[in-house]
Amino acid sequence: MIEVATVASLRDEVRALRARRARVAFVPTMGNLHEGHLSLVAEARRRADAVVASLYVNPLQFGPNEDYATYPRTPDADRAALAGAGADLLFMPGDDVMYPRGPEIMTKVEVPVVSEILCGWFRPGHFRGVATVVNRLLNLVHPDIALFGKKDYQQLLVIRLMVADLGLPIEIAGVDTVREADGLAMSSRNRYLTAGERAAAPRLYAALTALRDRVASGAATAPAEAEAIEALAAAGFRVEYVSVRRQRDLAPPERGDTALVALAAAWLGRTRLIDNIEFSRAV
Ligand SMILES: Nc1ncnc2c1ncn2[C@@H]1O[C@H](COP(=O)(O)OP(=O)(O)OP(=O)(O)O)[C@@H](O)[C@H]1O
Ligand SMILES: CC(C)(CO)[C@@H](O)C(=O)[O-]
Ligand code: BAL
Repeated sequence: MIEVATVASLRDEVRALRARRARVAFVPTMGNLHEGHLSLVAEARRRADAVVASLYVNPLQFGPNEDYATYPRTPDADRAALAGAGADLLFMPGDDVMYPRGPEIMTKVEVPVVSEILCGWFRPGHFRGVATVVNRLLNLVHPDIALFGKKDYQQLLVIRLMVADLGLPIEIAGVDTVREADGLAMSSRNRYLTAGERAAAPRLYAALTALRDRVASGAATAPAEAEAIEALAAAGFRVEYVSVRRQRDLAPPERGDTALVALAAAWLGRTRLIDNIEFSRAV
């Protein structure tokens, strides 16, 4: 695996990959890699001839009181994991390369409406930061396909809409969430959990599973959501939201909408967990 840190060397190496092989896939990450990230690389290998990964903790997507300073940074282990998973090229830019004019005054990408609901409501500016950095990364790498995890379901939708709105000639692929044996979605932030919190954490997935089962079998969404919130509060979570939405735009479902997703965000101590389950209900 080749590693680069500048735009010029990235462009040279992507050009070299393209000269040898046809299709280039891209997997952006913030590092501290786990099996979820590596499943994106494995899927990228299946869907393209060469895989570019990036590792950059993007300051623009963190709020002022969030964990930017303490976000786990493990570049040596990440390098080894990416090479082992078969990535061909790793882009590890510094802030001066990603935001040469400074993050505050660089051009921003805003995807209205979908960025303002659910996680966006609780993390103002978060999806502007994500869209801005992903747009720049896509423009620097120029992949044929870019892969994102469905664990960050709203992020995947924001990116799909951005790519469509800006007319970027890039396929966006969503990859299923990789879970621990007890159901907890893998996340770099799981390492913040204490032993007691780690034992309670799978209740988030369990609450979403129960919510899915109720709504799939015909229950109204509001009382089923309220029941999930109660169950999570009783297990020690501070719930931000639990909501059933439609998959295509994350709006509340109307009669006749069948492709749904149950999403949740909740805190256990100082750790914010998110998760979701796609499902369908009969009309
Ligand atoms: N459990 C998972 N299964 C599949 N994809 C995942 C999983 N966790 C993260 N990803 C995906 O990996 C990519 C990089 O995510 P990121 O580096 O933020 O990791 P993370 O573990 O989600 O970290 P965080 O704790 O910040 O949410 C994103 O596309 C994300 O959706
Ligand atoms: C897509 C991403 C790498 C942009 O910083 C980040 O939001 C993430 O890791 O999900
Ligand atoms: N996985 C999304 C990155 C974030 O929470 O900032």
